[in-house]
Amino acid sequence: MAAAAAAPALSFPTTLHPPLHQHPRRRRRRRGAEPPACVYSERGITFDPGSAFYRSDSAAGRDLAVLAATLHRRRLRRPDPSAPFLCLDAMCGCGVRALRYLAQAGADFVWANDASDALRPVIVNNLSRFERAAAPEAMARRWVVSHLDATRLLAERFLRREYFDVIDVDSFGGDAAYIRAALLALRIGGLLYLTSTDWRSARGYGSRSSLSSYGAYIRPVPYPNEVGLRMLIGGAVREAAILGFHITPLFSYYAYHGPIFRVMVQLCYGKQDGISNYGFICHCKSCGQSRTFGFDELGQITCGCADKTDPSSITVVGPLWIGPLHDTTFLTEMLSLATEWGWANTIENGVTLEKLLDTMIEESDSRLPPGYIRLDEIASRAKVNSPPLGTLINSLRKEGYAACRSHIGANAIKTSCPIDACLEVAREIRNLR
Ligand SMILES: C[S@@+](CC[C@H](N)C(=O)[O-])C[C@H]1O[C@@H](n2cnc3c(N)ncnc32)[C@H](O)[C@@H]1O
Repeated sequence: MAAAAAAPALSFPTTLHPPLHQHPRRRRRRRGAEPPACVYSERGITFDPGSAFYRSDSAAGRDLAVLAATLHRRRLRRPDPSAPFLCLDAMCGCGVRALRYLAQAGADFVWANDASDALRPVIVNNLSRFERAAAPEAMARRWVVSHLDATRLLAERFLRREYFDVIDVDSFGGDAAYIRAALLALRIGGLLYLTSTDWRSARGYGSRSSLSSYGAYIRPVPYPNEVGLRMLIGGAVREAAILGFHITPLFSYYAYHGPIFRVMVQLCYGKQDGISNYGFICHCKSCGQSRTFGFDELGQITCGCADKTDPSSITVVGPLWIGPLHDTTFLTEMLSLATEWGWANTIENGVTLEKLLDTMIEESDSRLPPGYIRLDEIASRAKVNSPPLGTLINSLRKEGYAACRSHIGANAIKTSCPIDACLEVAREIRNLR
């Protein structure tokens, strides 16, 4: 795709999300007859999900991946500029991600893999239909389809020293089992897109499972979905450190449907001194304050509030990622690209990318500590009615604190303001009215 051009729109006939009673697979058909194609569309790219697991709700997560992969491709400075830009969709379902990396992110070559070989006709059909329409004269295929266990495929590519620029792992449940193999098969500087739907571990209802999968002991806190994202990043931090690298989170995205936790991390050269931004979050139920602690403070974890005497009021989770959830510069460039392509203002499956990315950019302020506070908690602790979200954020900013909405908690704020001062600001807002 040309650098400044809009994302290509294809001319396949489009039937958007047919109602269930009209779904082609539900109609009676003659034995042996080919099922009619049920064509879906994402940002102008059409495909047939066939019998694969496909959620149209996850389109925003795929939009973010395409924007990130495109930026990464544009930013690349390789010793060999002719080296192809390679993307792997390690658990591809119907191949929609592979298709979008090929069609929209400008990948030179995509590898679409799914353990289920029953999906082969669906994946091949989607990729070849695109290629025929986009470049009818092309002699060489720009994709390959395989049906291997993802770990085996990743390990094989690593052993052959064939590395990818982008690896997308979108499994059912958690991704922990694939992180190390995926990092091995990734080029240094490459992007790894991880997904987890293991909300029980992420929210602290399966502490032993989060410990065995991600090395983090997670217990319930008032901002469990942010902790889920931090646990996923923390897992990648730990695996990268074991391999002698480090990672930088480019963005973290929680979506309510599913629910789904997604993080895009970049593999960076060399081990960091110790593991920075990897530690513990301590939440005090008594005063509502959260704090972060490094490994060198283990044994000294306590809350500074008056109720120091009650150790049961403190919940400690970790080790996990305690740094910023996103990279501000990268997200700002993603938003510019979404605007350039006309994606920013359109609502797709209930998500407006501009609104989402704006909130994520605000969340990436490095002054903001982990966690968020819900307005009803502020109201109940301050013993006032809930202050309006925007007014509270503006007042906190006027006081010199970082404050913003959270893309994760709808009625919540993230702020660097200590809880006592925040309650005071909420009271002032209510008393002034
Ligand atoms: C959540 S679906 C993928 C959806 C797809 N990425 C999308 O965006 O529509 C997970 C897919 O992973 C495949 N899968 C599960 N375990 C796998 C494994 N170990 N290796 C490769 N594929 C696997 C399943 O067959 C399934 O199609």
